[in-house]
Amino acid sequence: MIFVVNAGSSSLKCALFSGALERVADAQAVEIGGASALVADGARREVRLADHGAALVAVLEALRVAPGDLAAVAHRVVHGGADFDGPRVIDAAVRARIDALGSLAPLHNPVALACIDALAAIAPGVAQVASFDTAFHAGQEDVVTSYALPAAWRDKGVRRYGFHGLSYRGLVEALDPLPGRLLACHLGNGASMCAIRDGRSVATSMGYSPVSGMTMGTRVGEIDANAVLRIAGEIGIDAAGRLLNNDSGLRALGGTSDMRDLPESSFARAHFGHWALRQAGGLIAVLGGIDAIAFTGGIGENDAEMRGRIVDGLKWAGPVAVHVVAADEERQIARETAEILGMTPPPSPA
Ligand SMILES: Nc1ncnc2c1ncn2[C@@H]1O[C@H](COP(=O)(O)OP(=O)(O)O)[C@@H](O)[C@H]1O
Ligand SMILES: CC(=O)OP(=O)(O)O
Ligand SMILES: [Mg+2]
Repeated sequence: MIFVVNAGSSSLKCALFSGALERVADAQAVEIGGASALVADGARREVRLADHGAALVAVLEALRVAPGDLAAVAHRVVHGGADFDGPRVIDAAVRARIDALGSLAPLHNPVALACIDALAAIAPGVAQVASFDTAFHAGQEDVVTSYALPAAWRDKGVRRYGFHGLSYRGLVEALDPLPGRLLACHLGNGASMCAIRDGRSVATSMGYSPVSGMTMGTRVGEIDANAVLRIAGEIGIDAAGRLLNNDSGLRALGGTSDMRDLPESSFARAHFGHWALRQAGGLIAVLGGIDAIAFTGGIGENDAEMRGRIVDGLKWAGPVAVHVVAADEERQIARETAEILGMTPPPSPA
């Protein structure tokens, strides 16, 4: 069996997949560090989970995972930098690279690394694989990925990368027939949009890190660089990082990071909707129009009001098909792991 670990900013979504890539069991820890709970066997239990380490222990217990049953452990790693255009077996060098990229995705890479180390101790000798959110965007053109910075800084990797690639790749696999020009919207606690042409990412709203682009649950999204400098100048770099990543977005505008708790008339909802359209407009221009919009993620799948705002606001782009697809990052991760380890799963159904 393949044990998949999807370490999100506030959640830990784990699943067991058979060799045939069937989801055998899953368990999730949510709101880690806050009003935390464990969701397993169809039931939700309030349990105190102070950090992702405690959450992993609780999830392993709930799933009754025996290390001896595991053929592989597969991780979602949000930031792969420019180094990884596909999944990698985790060895010392790959682990070091994920560690080095920690400051670029502070809500994500460090917890993924903690899970990698914890599982190396729990299941020594079991192969571990990393699947990267950045990899799907690796084929974008230089003009799309470059910031207009001096070459010395561009050469140091200060550029746009893009994220939610595992979700987007899964979505591309799920849509049949695949629309030629697709605006894909992953709207969850982290939110982004991606322009996909014939199954390939051509542009996306997030950039150097998952803090940019759309208004998010706790992340600021679009902001002027000089405003960031002013904030960092006044309160220091570390505090500014926490402000922009953890204490901004819907939380700052509406007092909660959870879209479910925001009234239809709230400023936070209006802000999210407005900036969704601003991002969408640019991506649609890159595609030269769209054939379909696809929504996924917690907000994209469940919030018909927000989907309606976005679809209505894009009427000018012409009549398009609207798809709602359940995000299944875990299955995509399991599939990539089976492929790289040569576990030869059967071809996916047409
Ligand atoms: N029924 C719902 N209606 C509106 N928004 C929802 C609903 N369920 C979840 N959400 C939103 O989705 C978010 C979680 O999305 P998810 O994709 O699971 O997040 P993560 O980025 O942690 O993977 C919540 O914070 C909330 O804003
Ligand atoms: C990349 C990212 O923003 O991930 P999440 O939505 O899980 O926080
Ligand atoms: Mg997510």
